Amino acid sequence: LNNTNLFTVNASVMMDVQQPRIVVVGAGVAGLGAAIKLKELGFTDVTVVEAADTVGGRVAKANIGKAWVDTGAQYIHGSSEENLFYCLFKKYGFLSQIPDEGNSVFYRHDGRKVDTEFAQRVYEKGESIIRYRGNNTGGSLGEHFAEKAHGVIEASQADEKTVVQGVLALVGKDYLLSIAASDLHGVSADSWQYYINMGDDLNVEGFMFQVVEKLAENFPKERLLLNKAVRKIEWDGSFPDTKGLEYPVRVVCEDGAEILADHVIVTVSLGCLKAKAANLFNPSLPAEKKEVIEKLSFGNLAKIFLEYEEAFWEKNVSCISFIWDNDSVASAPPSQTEWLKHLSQFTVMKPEERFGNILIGWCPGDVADLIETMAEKELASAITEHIRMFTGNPNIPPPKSIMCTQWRKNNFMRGSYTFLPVGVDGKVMDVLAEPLVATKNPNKDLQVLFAGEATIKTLYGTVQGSIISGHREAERLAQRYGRTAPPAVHCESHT
Ligand SMILES: Cc1cc2nc3c(=O)[nH]c(=O)nc-3n(C[C@H](O)[C@H](O)[C@H](O)COP(=O)(O)OP(=O)(O)OC[C@H]3O[C@@H](n4cnc5c(N)ncnc54)[C@H](O)[C@@H]3O)c2cc1C
Repeated sequence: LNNTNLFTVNASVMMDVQQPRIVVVGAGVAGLGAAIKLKELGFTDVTVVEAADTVGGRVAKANIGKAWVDTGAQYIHGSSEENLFYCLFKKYGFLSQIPDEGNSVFYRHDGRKVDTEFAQRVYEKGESIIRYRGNNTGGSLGEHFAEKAHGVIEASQADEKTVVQGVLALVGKDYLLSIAASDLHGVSADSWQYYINMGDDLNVEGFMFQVVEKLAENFPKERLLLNKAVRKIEWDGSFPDTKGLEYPVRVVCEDGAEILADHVIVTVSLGCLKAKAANLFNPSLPAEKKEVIEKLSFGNLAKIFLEYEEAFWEKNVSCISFIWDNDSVASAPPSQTEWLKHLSQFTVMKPEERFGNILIGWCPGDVADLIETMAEKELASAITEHIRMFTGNPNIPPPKSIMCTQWRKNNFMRGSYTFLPVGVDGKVMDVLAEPLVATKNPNKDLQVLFAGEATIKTLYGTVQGSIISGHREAERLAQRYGRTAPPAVHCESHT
């Protein structure tokens, strides 16, 4: 061998060692984040396997009226340069297209409008109480909010008490929307103790799916296998390929395809893990991981899109809220007949030139589950009566079209996002994020890794949490193979 040949041989041996075969299960934000980061880190043998016929997962779109709308995530939680998603919006040039927020209007159930300034003042007071970061209190957010809200109601003037109570109840309901839960009494008061607050929310309706589609362009299409559901992940094994090479992991798909791998990054939702983990993994998951999957809650959020021929709201209005008298401030779950009590917020899709006249009605938890089972006609007529009653306008026509999301029914989501029930510490998400430990061949480590919104206690339930969790697992593998990535610290360095 001359020197050149020696170099070639060594280089090819290096390639084998340095190029492990990696499979990413799921092409949601976490899966795409992991796959793109792996590519950036120089891993070339990466395949993404996705059950749906499109990328994005819980960032999804549907066509209603004149435009495509976001049926999943639509807010950047924390609009600052610390937030990777905010940076993506900036990079792809969408930020400048986001319209300004308009005004809110508040109606009582007898059709009277509440003075907006007054309602907003009470609302902000309620928000400051509910945005509470308990540390190891072990209590419920419902208890905390009910107690503090009671103080505010007591301190208000006698003739204002009813409305103050109604507005505070609305704050509780709106908060349930952000948690996707049914009852604040079931939510941990310590939910946000590890959470990173990156700033105010920004409504990016109609752009979130576009950003994720752009993001997906950074990964080769031929390595992204759509319509390919994974049925089984066999790990801690030794599976030979046709060339006799041994792999520790075998990913078996519903269509019978088998993909051998050194590492698999699992990004399926907590809802899917709850429903399917027992059959998905062989050997099965360790007891502590199973326990965490059971303990964490996976909520639901329904978005009901209502398209109207003409707007019945004023041009500058962006949110219409309904206030009930004598409503309970921490909102126990309503009975089947009272579900409309939880349909108290409608946001207006803006601008009208782009979307037409569309409202989004929002429902959390059990009510969202119930709504998913209702026929569109039944839903449209109940909502029309509801809106007529609150606005005091019996002439509001039914919507010309209606569409309701179906996140709980979706076999590959099983709900919307994770929340912490009372008594569960966010640290359990670290356990969910732990890679599985191989026993038969400890040299073949990091066989099964986990990413996704439920694996990140500092940003769960968000798109930025998902992408960061994907990066985290890509970087875990990079470290294993002695590769380093420059730290991304500001917008310009995020991709
Ligand atoms: C209605 C709604 C509103 C939301 N609003 C916001 C918001 O405003 N702001 C925000 O930041 N976040 C919001 N979220 C949360 C956010 O969308 C999620 O946190 C995030 O998109 C989750 O990404 P992920 O990659 O972790 O999981 P997913 O998006 O669930 O990705 C997992 C992927 O795995 C695939 N999969 C599942 N099982 C299999 C299988 N067996 N084989 C192959 N593939 C499989 C799924 O099809 C999916 O594409 C919202 C979510 C919903 C549902």
